[in-house]
Amino acid sequence: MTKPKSLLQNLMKPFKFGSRKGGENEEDLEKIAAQEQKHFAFETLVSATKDFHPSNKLGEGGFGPVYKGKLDDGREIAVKRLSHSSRQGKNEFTTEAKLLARVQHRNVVSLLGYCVHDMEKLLVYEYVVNESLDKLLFSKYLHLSSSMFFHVDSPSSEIGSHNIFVVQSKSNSKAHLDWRQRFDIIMGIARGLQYLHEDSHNVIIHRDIKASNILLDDRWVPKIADFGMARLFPEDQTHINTRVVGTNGYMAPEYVIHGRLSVKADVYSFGVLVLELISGQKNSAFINADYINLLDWAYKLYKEGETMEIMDPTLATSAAAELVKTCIHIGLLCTQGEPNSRPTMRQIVLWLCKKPGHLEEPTRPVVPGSRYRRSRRPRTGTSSTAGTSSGHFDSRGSDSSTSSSNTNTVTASASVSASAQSSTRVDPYGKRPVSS
Ligand SMILES: Nc1ncnc2c1ncn2[C@@H]1O[C@H](COP(=O)(O)OP(=O)(O)OP(=O)(O)O)[C@@H](O)[C@H]1O
Repeated sequence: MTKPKSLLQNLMKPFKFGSRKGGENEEDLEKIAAQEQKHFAFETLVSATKDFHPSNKLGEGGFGPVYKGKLDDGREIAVKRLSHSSRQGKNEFTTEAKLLARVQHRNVVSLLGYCVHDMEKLLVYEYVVNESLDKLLFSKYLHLSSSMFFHVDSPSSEIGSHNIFVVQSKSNSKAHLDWRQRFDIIMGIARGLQYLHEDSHNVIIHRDIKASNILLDDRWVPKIADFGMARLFPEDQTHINTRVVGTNGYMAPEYVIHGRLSVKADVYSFGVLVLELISGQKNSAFINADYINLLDWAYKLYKEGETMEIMDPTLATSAAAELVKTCIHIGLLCTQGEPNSRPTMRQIVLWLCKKPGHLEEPTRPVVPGSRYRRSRRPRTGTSSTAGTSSGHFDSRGSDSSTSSSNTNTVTASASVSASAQSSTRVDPYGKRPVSS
């Protein structure tokens, strides 16, 4: 997307790190909407969503509900409606609008426009038909659209250009993405992140890369979504200290514990996502019989030369063993404790495009908080952190600054830098910490 320089400069201002006033945000948003002719009339969105009818509701995130809609010209849209009670959401909402206004990439969701109407604030996106990856990867049901669910007993169905199978087992069933699809999703996310980190106008750190923020279109092309917590990054700095927001199970240890944010925090989240895609297991909910978390389990099997054992058994017939091993290796390199040891997204894309000759040995992954949990907090089922849900972690071989304060995320929040500490709370339902 080419933008006049003055508009870009205008967009940059609100991203100076520091406090932002709500009034300014609203003015900015209206100004941008007007300048870019991306303004939607409230009535248009009311009509498109059938007055925000509950049957059109796609889900609900930190901002508030998201509705499916159809414009008069036939385009399908997703409308994010800022909830009135969301104080946190207001800033995130404006951040998302401004950041998405400046990026355009095949692997990043397209923002079609905005609407500010009295107290109402809405963002309008392209509707991404297969919705979010978590619904497909972790759900018991194959969710095809807001009005159509395939129950676990359904045999199989064909959608778009790919076959989707509903795999049955006694206790759990889920939609099956074959290996090629999963690999393409890994590649697409890697390309999208490379663009954000290196190839857009500014360095953008997403800060909340996770399965529910990856949308899949009709051809299973992944689109990175939810830029509410993203930050523009000053080019001349390697990291900044900031408040901690993100989702448990995906946040890098140096970020959770010290509030140190760099592009390598996204690389860590990407590594978690790669291991989730290959194993079909959700990191924050994973626990095996030996109380080993997903990342440590993958590392242990890697060291034992049994890497392929972490693979989702449903991939057995479609997997390309060498490529699966390479992806697991990359996932482990990304989740190392020392940010500088993690590869860049550019490096990762190169490895994925062309069989890497030699990949260095990963060190043991670091999972914030898991070491503490095993001895002090047995699983309760309502745990809120990656640590509380991911099992024992022996921090040997990890970054010493990390391991020394590596309790669980709630406790770790108390030891982060002052800036991070003052504004971090953890959502008791295991989603994102909410800044106060
Ligand atoms: N453009 C879109 N097309 C189709 N579905 C969408 C779109 N945007 C969001 N959704 C759906 O709406 C739901 C809510 O999305 P949203 O990004 O607000 O929250 P989330 O990512 O689920 O949670 P959180 O905000 O806590 O990270 C998601 O489950 C997603 O599947």
